[in-house]
Amino acid sequence: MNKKILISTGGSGGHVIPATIIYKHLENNFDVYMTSDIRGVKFLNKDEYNLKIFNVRPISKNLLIMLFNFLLMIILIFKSIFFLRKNKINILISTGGYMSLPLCIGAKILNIKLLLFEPNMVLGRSNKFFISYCQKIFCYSNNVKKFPIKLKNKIKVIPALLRKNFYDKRDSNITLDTINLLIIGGSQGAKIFDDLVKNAIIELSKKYKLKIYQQTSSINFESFKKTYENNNINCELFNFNDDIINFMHKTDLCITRAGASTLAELNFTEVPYLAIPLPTAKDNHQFENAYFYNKLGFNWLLNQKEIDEKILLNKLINIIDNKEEYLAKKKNMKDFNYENTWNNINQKIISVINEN
Ligand SMILES: CC(=O)N[C@H]1[C@@H](OP(=O)(O)OP(=O)(O)OC[C@H]2O[C@@H](n3ccc(=O)[nH]c3=O)[C@H](O)[C@@H]2O)O[C@H](CO)[C@@H](O)[C@@H]1O
Repeated sequence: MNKKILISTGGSGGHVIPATIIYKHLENNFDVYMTSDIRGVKFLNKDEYNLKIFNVRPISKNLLIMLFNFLLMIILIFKSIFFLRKNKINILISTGGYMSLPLCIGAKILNIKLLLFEPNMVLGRSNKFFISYCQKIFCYSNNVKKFPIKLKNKIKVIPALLRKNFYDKRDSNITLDTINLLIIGGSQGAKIFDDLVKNAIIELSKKYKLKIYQQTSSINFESFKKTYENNNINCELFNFNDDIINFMHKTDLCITRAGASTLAELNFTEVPYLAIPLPTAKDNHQFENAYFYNKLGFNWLLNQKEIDEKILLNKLINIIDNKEEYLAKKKNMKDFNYENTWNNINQKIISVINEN
Protein backbone atom coordinates (compact mmCIF):
# COMPACT_ATOMS: atom_id res chain seq x y z
CA MET A 1 0.00 0.00 0.00
CA ASN A 2 1.25 3.49 -0.87
CA LYS A 3 2.44 5.74 1.95
CA LYS A 4 0.04 8.58 2.67
CA ILE A 5 1.67 11.99 2.70
CA LEU A 6 0.16 15.29 3.73
CA ILE A 7 1.80 18.56 2.65
CA SER A 8 0.82 21.45 4.88
CA THR A 9 1.15 24.98 3.51
CA GLY A 10 -0.55 28.36 3.21
CA GLY A 11 0.07 32.10 3.29
CA SER A 12 2.29 33.53 0.57
CA GLY A 13 3.36 32.19 -2.82
CA GLY A 14 6.77 31.60 -1.26
CA HIS A 15 5.23 28.88 0.90
CA VAL A 16 2.50 27.56 -1.39
CA ILE A 17 4.42 27.27 -4.68
CA PRO A 18 7.16 25.04 -3.16
CA ALA A 19 4.36 22.91 -1.62
CA THR A 20 2.81 22.39 -5.06
CA ILE A 21 6.24 21.43 -6.42
CA ILE A 22 6.79 18.86 -3.64
CA TYR A 23 3.28 17.54 -4.38
CA LYS A 24 4.18 17.04 -8.07
CA HIS A 25 7.40 15.26 -7.09
CA LEU A 26 5.49 12.78 -4.96
CA GLU A 27 2.10 12.25 -6.62
CA ASN A 28 3.17 9.31 -8.80
CA ASN A 29 4.65 7.28 -5.95
CA PHE A 30 2.46 8.09 -2.94
CA ASP A 31 -1.07 9.08 -1.93
CA VAL A 32 -0.62 12.80 -1.50
CA TYR A 33 -2.90 15.34 0.22
CA MET A 34 -2.39 19.05 0.75
CA THR A 35 -3.80 21.58 3.22
CA SER A 36 -3.68 25.34 2.85
CA ASP A 37 -5.27 28.35 4.50
CA ILE A 38 -7.65 30.49 2.43
CA ARG A 39 -4.92 33.02 1.63
CA GLY A 40 -2.72 30.38 0.04
CA VAL A 41 -5.38 28.99 -2.31
CA LYS A 42 -4.93 31.82 -4.79
CA PHE A 43 -1.44 30.56 -5.61
CA LEU A 44 -2.56 27.13 -6.81
CA ASN A 45 -4.99 25.51 -9.19
CA LYS A 46 -7.40 23.70 -6.83
CA ASP A 47 -8.33 21.05 -9.42
CA GLU A 48 -4.77 19.72 -9.57
CA TYR A 49 -4.45 18.88 -5.89
CA ASN A 50 -6.18 16.77 -3.31
CA LEU A 51 -6.75 19.88 -1.20
CA LYS A 52 -8.34 20.67 2.14
CA ILE A 53 -8.63 24.12 3.71
CA PHE A 54 -7.24 24.61 7.22
CA ASN A 55 -7.66 28.27 7.94
CA VAL A 56 -5.13 29.33 10.58
CA ARG A 57 -5.36 32.99 11.55
CA PRO A 58 -2.23 35.17 11.65
CA ILE A 59 -0.60 35.78 15.03
CA SER A 60 -1.88 39.09 16.45
CA LYS A 61 -0.47 41.43 19.10
CA ASN A 62 -3.94 42.44 20.30
CA LEU A 63 -4.65 40.54 23.53
CA LEU A 64 -8.34 39.87 22.78
CA ILE A 65 -7.63 38.67 19.27
CA MET A 66 -4.73 36.65 20.64
CA LEU A 67 -7.07 34.89 23.08
CA PHE A 68 -9.61 34.24 20.37
CA ASN A 69 -6.92 32.92 18.01
CA PHE A 70 -5.55 30.74 20.79
CA LEU A 71 -8.96 29.10 21.18
CA LEU A 72 -9.18 28.66 17.40
CA MET A 73 -5.73 27.12 17.45
CA ILE A 74 -6.83 24.53 20.05
CA ILE A 75 -9.83 23.67 17.86
CA LEU A 76 -7.57 23.39 14.82
CA ILE A 77 -5.18 21.08 16.68
CA PHE A 78 -8.12 18.75 17.41
CA LYS A 79 -9.26 19.07 13.79
CA SER A 80 -5.70 18.24 12.66
CA ILE A 81 -5.52 15.15 14.86
CA PHE A 82 -8.88 14.02 13.48
CA PHE A 83 -7.76 14.67 9.88
CA LEU A 84 -4.39 12.92 10.27
CA ARG A 85 -6.06 9.88 11.89
CA LYS A 86 -8.99 9.65 9.50
CA ASN A 87 -6.74 9.78 6.42
CA LYS A 88 -4.14 7.48 8.03
CA ILE A 89 -1.35 9.96 7.19
CA ASN A 90 2.13 8.41 7.53
CA ILE A 91 4.22 11.50 6.83
CA LEU A 92 3.57 15.22 7.24
CA ILE A 93 5.64 17.67 5.20
CA SER A 94 5.43 21.29 6.34
CA THR A 95 6.61 24.22 4.23
CA GLY A 96 6.82 26.36 7.37
CA GLY A 97 4.92 29.37 8.65
CA TYR A 98 2.33 29.60 11.42
CA MET A 99 -0.22 28.02 9.02
CA SER A 100 1.35 24.62 9.64
CA LEU A 101 1.46 24.85 13.46
CA PRO A 102 -1.73 22.88 14.30
CA LEU A 103 -0.92 20.06 11.89
CA CYS A 104 2.68 19.84 13.13
CA ILE A 105 1.46 19.71 16.75
CA GLY A 106 -1.10 17.07 15.72
CA ALA A 107 1.64 15.03 14.01
CA LYS A 108 3.78 15.24 17.14
CA ILE A 109 0.93 14.07 19.37
CA LEU A 110 0.21 11.13 17.05
CA ASN A 111 3.92 10.40 16.56
CA ILE A 112 3.71 10.86 12.80
CA LYS A 113 6.94 11.36 10.85
CA LEU A 114 7.49 15.08 10.21
CA LEU A 115 9.61 16.55 7.40
CA LEU A 116 10.23 20.28 7.14
CA PHE A 117 11.18 22.55 4.27
CA GLU A 118 13.24 25.73 4.70
CA PRO A 119 14.09 27.60 1.48
CA ASN A 120 15.52 30.66 3.27
CA MET A 121 19.07 31.14 4.49
CA VAL A 122 17.75 31.76 8.02
CA LEU A 123 15.76 29.09 9.85
CA GLY A 124 12.13 30.24 10.13
CA ARG A 125 10.56 30.48 13.58
CA SER A 126 7.92 27.82 13.11
CA ASN A 127 10.48 25.41 11.63
CA LYS A 128 12.75 26.14 14.60
CA PHE A 129 9.94 25.16 16.94
CA PHE A 130 9.71 21.67 15.44
CA ILE A 131 13.33 21.14 14.49
CA SER A 132 14.12 18.71 17.29
CA TYR A 133 11.00 16.64 16.55
CA CYS A 134 11.30 16.50 12.75
CA GLN A 135 13.09 13.66 11.04
CA LYS A 136 14.72 15.75 8.31
CA ILE A 137 14.58 19.28 6.95
CA PHE A 138 15.05 20.09 3.26
CA CYS A 139 17.28 23.16 2.79
CA TYR A 140 19.20 24.79 -0.05
CA SER A 141 22.41 25.03 1.97
CA ASN A 142 24.12 23.45 4.98
CA ASN A 143 24.84 26.90 6.35
CA VAL A 144 21.37 28.12 7.24
CA LYS A 145 21.60 30.81 9.93
CA LYS A 146 20.03 30.33 13.39
CA PHE A 147 20.18 26.57 12.86
CA PRO A 148 21.03 24.62 16.05
CA ILE A 149 24.50 23.21 15.43
CA LYS A 150 23.85 19.91 17.14
CA LEU A 151 20.87 19.21 14.86
CA LYS A 152 22.65 19.98 11.60
CA ASN A 153 22.64 16.30 10.69
CA LYS A 154 18.91 16.75 10.03
CA ILE A 155 19.59 18.96 7.02
CA LYS A 156 19.07 17.36 3.63
CA VAL A 157 20.43 19.75 1.02
CA ILE A 158 18.51 19.77 -2.27
CA PRO A 159 18.84 21.99 -5.32
CA ALA A 160 16.23 24.77 -5.29
CA LEU A 161 12.67 23.64 -6.01
CA LEU A 162 11.35 24.85 -9.35
CA ARG A 163 8.01 24.38 -11.08
CA LYS A 164 8.24 21.70 -13.75
CA ASN A 165 7.84 24.17 -16.62
CA PHE A 166 11.14 25.80 -15.63
CA TYR A 167 12.88 22.74 -17.06
CA ASP A 168 11.19 23.05 -20.47
CA LYS A 169 13.47 24.33 -23.17
CA ARG A 170 12.37 27.74 -24.43
CA ASP A 171 13.80 30.07 -26.97
CA SER A 172 14.68 33.37 -25.46
CA ASN A 173 13.70 36.26 -27.67
CA ILE A 174 16.15 38.77 -26.34
CA THR A 175 16.71 41.57 -28.81
CA LEU A 176 20.17 43.01 -28.83
CA ASP A 177 19.28 46.65 -29.17
CA THR A 178 16.87 46.67 -26.21
CA ILE A 179 17.43 46.09 -22.50
CA ASN A 180 14.68 43.86 -21.18
CA LEU A 181 14.09 44.71 -17.56
CA LEU A 182 11.90 42.64 -15.22
CA ILE A 183 10.68 44.23 -11.98
CA ILE A 184 9.18 41.80 -9.52
CA GLY A 185 8.23 42.13 -5.88
CA GLY A 186 7.42 38.57 -4.74
CA SER A 187 4.02 36.89 -4.62
CA GLN A 188 2.45 39.90 -2.91
CA GLY A 189 4.25 42.61 -4.83
CA ALA A 190 6.33 45.39 -3.31
CA LYS A 191 4.71 48.82 -2.99
CA ILE A 192 7.99 50.66 -2.56
CA PHE A 193 9.08 49.43 -5.99
CA ASP A 194 6.20 51.29 -7.61
CA ASP A 195 7.42 54.88 -7.36
CA LEU A 196 11.10 54.38 -6.60
CA VAL A 197 11.69 52.03 -9.49
CA LYS A 198 9.29 53.71 -11.90
CA ASN A 199 11.02 57.07 -11.62
CA ALA A 200 14.48 55.53 -11.98
CA ILE A 201 13.26 53.68 -15.10
CA ILE A 202 12.03 56.90 -16.67
CA GLU A 203 15.46 58.46 -16.22
CA LEU A 204 17.17 55.29 -17.44
CA SER A 205 15.08 55.30 -20.62
CA LYS A 206 16.72 58.57 -21.61
CA LYS A 207 20.01 56.69 -21.96
CA TYR A 208 18.97 53.21 -23.19
CA LYS A 209 16.16 51.60 -25.16
CA LEU A 210 14.14 49.63 -22.62
CA LYS A 211 11.40 47.02 -22.54
CA ILE A 212 9.84 46.80 -19.10
CA TYR A 213 8.02 43.81 -17.62
CA GLN A 214 6.71 44.97 -14.27
CA GLN A 215 4.71 43.34 -11.51
CA THR A 216 2.45 45.85 -9.81
CA SER A 217 -1.03 45.88 -8.33
CA SER A 218 -3.82 46.10 -10.93
CA ILE A 219 -4.95 49.49 -9.60
CA ASN A 220 -1.66 50.95 -10.87
CA PHE A 221 -1.99 49.58 -14.39
CA GLU A 222 -3.63 52.62 -16.03
CA SER A 223 -1.41 55.28 -14.46
CA PHE A 224 1.76 53.22 -15.02
CA LYS A 225 0.88 52.60 -18.64
CA LYS A 226 0.23 56.27 -19.21
CA THR A 227 3.47 57.39 -17.55
CA TYR A 228 5.54 54.85 -19.45
CA GLU A 229 3.81 55.65 -22.75
CA ASN A 230 4.39 59.36 -22.24
CA ASN A 231 8.07 58.58 -21.91
CA ASN A 232 8.09 56.24 -24.94
CA ILE A 233 8.81 53.20 -22.81
CA ASN A 234 7.50 49.89 -24.04
CA CYS A 235 6.00 48.04 -21.05
CA GLU A 236 4.02 44.96 -20.08
CA LEU A 237 2.42 45.07 -16.63
CA PHE A 238 1.12 42.14 -14.61
CA ASN A 239 -0.24 41.51 -11.16
CA PHE A 240 0.31 37.84 -10.29
CA ASN A 241 1.11 35.78 -13.37
CA ASP A 242 1.44 31.99 -13.18
CA ASP A 243 3.71 31.96 -16.18
CA ILE A 244 6.42 34.09 -14.61
CA ILE A 245 9.06 31.98 -16.34
CA ASN A 246 7.86 33.44 -19.61
CA PHE A 247 8.96 36.88 -18.42
CA MET A 248 12.22 35.58 -16.95
CA HIS A 249 13.15 34.06 -20.31
CA LYS A 250 12.75 37.39 -22.03
CA THR A 251 14.74 39.28 -19.39
CA ASP A 252 18.29 40.63 -19.39
CA LEU A 253 18.23 42.12 -15.92
CA CYS A 254 15.82 41.94 -12.99
CA ILE A 255 15.12 44.23 -10.03
CA THR A 256 13.66 42.10 -7.28
CA ARG A 257 12.87 41.50 -3.62
CA ALA A 258 14.76 38.53 -2.19
CA GLY A 259 12.15 35.85 -1.55
CA ALA A 260 13.74 32.41 -1.70
CA SER A 261 11.77 31.11 -4.69
CA THR A 262 12.16 34.17 -6.88
CA LEU A 263 15.93 34.16 -6.38
CA ALA A 264 16.10 30.43 -7.10
CA GLU A 265 14.16 30.98 -10.33
CA LEU A 266 16.34 33.88 -11.46
CA ASN A 267 19.47 31.86 -10.69
CA PHE A 268 18.14 28.98 -12.76
CA THR A 269 17.10 31.10 -15.73
CA GLU A 270 20.48 32.87 -15.52
CA VAL A 271 19.07 36.34 -15.16
CA PRO A 272 21.49 38.54 -13.16
CA TYR A 273 19.53 40.64 -10.68
CA LEU A 274 19.66 43.67 -8.47
CA ALA A 275 18.20 42.51 -5.15
CA ILE A 276 16.55 44.98 -2.78
CA PRO A 277 15.57 42.77 0.19
CA LEU A 278 12.47 43.58 2.22
CA PRO A 279 14.00 45.27 5.30
CA THR A 280 11.21 44.09 7.62
CA ALA A 281 11.49 40.39 6.68
CA LYS A 282 11.71 38.17 9.81
CA ASP A 283 15.29 37.86 11.08
CA ASN A 284 16.39 39.74 7.94
CA HIS A 285 16.04 36.50 5.98
CA GLN A 286 15.63 38.26 2.61
CA PHE A 287 18.98 39.97 3.04
CA GLU A 288 20.58 36.63 3.97
CA ASN A 289 19.00 34.99 0.91
CA ALA A 290 20.37 37.65 -1.43
CA TYR A 291 23.74 37.78 0.35
CA PHE A 292 24.21 34.01 0.01
CA TYR A 293 23.95 34.31 -3.78
CA ASN A 294 25.86 37.58 -3.77
CA LYS A 295 28.89 35.73 -2.44
CA LEU A 296 28.49 33.27 -5.31
CA GLY A 297 28.58 36.19 -7.73
CA PHE A 298 24.99 36.09 -9.03
CA ASN A 299 23.61 39.49 -8.09
CA TRP A 300 24.04 43.06 -6.92
CA LEU A 301 22.61 43.96 -3.54
CA LEU A 302 21.15 47.27 -2.35
CA ASN A 303 19.78 48.21 1.06
CA GLN A 304 16.34 49.81 0.69
CA LYS A 305 17.04 52.13 3.61
CA GLU A 306 20.09 53.58 1.91
CA ILE A 307 18.76 54.26 -1.56
CA ASP A 308 16.80 56.86 -3.44
CA GLU A 309 15.96 57.18 -7.13
CA LYS A 310 19.33 58.68 -7.94
CA ILE A 311 21.36 55.94 -6.26
CA LEU A 312 19.19 53.30 -7.93
CA LEU A 313 19.58 54.97 -11.32
CA ASN A 314 23.37 55.18 -10.99
CA LYS A 315 23.56 51.56 -9.91
CA LEU A 316 21.53 50.47 -12.95
CA ILE A 317 23.72 52.51 -15.31
CA ASN A 318 26.79 51.02 -13.71
CA ILE A 319 25.44 47.48 -14.14
CA ILE A 320 24.43 48.03 -17.76
CA ASP A 321 27.73 49.65 -18.73
CA ASN A 322 29.86 47.01 -17.05
CA LYS A 323 29.29 44.15 -19.53
CA GLU A 324 32.12 41.96 -18.24
CA GLU A 325 30.78 41.83 -14.72
CA TYR A 326 27.28 41.15 -16.06
CA LEU A 327 28.47 38.24 -18.20
CA ALA A 328 30.54 36.85 -15.33
CA LYS A 329 27.39 36.72 -13.18
CA LYS A 330 25.52 34.84 -15.91
CA LYS A 331 28.36 32.34 -16.14
CA ASN A 332 28.48 31.86 -12.36
CA MET A 333 24.78 30.98 -12.43
CA LYS A 334 25.21 28.57 -15.31
CA ASP A 335 28.01 26.73 -13.50
CA PHE A 336 25.87 26.48 -10.36
CA ASN A 337 22.80 25.06 -12.10
CA TYR A 338 24.07 21.76 -13.43
CA GLU A 339 22.79 19.76 -10.43
CA ASN A 340 19.32 21.23 -10.62
CA THR A 341 17.30 18.71 -12.59
CA TRP A 342 13.78 17.51 -11.87
CA ASN A 343 15.02 13.90 -11.56
CA ASN A 344 17.86 14.72 -9.19
CA ILE A 345 15.52 16.57 -6.81
CA ASN A 346 12.89 13.88 -7.19
CA GLN A 347 15.31 11.13 -6.13
CA LYS A 348 16.59 13.16 -3.18
CA ILE A 349 13.10 13.83 -1.82
CA ILE A 350 11.88 10.28 -2.36
CA SER A 351 14.97 8.80 -0.69
CA VAL A 352 14.20 10.84 2.45
CA ILE A 353 10.54 9.75 2.35
CA ASN A 354 11.63 6.12 2.17
CA GLU A 355 14.10 6.37 5.08
CA ASN A 356 12.82 4.65 8.19
C1 LIG B 1 7.26 39.21 2.14
C2 LIG B 1 7.83 37.91 2.62
O1 LIG B 1 8.08 37.73 3.81
N1 LIG B 1 8.05 37.00 1.68
C3 LIG B 1 8.50 35.68 1.98
C4 LIG B 1 7.58 34.62 1.37
O2 LIG B 1 7.56 34.58 -0.02
P1 LIG B 1 7.14 35.49 -1.24
O3 LIG B 1 5.92 34.94 -1.79
O4 LIG B 1 7.19 36.93 -0.93
O5 LIG B 1 8.43 35.29 -2.20
P2 LIG B 1 9.13 34.10 -2.98
O6 LIG B 1 10.07 34.76 -3.88
O7 LIG B 1 9.72 33.06 -2.08
O8 LIG B 1 7.95 33.42 -3.81
C5 LIG B 1 7.20 34.07 -4.75
C6 LIG B 1 6.74 33.06 -5.75
O9 LIG B 1 5.67 33.63 -6.48
C7 LIG B 1 5.96 33.51 -7.85
N2 LIG B 1 5.33 34.56 -8.63
C8 LIG B 1 5.46 35.87 -8.27
C9 LIG B 1 4.85 36.85 -9.02
C10 LIG B 1 4.11 36.47 -10.17
O10 LIG B 1 3.54 37.28 -10.90
N3 LIG B 1 4.02 35.16 -10.48
C11 LIG B 1 4.61 34.18 -9.75
O11 LIG B 1 4.50 32.99 -10.07
C12 LIG B 1 7.47 33.58 -7.95
O12 LIG B 1 7.87 33.10 -9.21
C13 LIG B 1 7.85 32.73 -6.75
O13 LIG B 1 7.80 31.35 -7.08
O14 LIG B 1 8.07 33.33 1.73
C14 LIG B 1 9.38 33.02 1.24
C15 LIG B 1 9.69 31.60 1.70
O15 LIG B 1 9.69 31.50 3.10
C16 LIG B 1 10.38 34.05 1.77
O16 LIG B 1 11.65 33.80 1.21
C17 LIG B 1 9.92 35.45 1.44
O17 LIG B 1 10.81 36.39 2.00
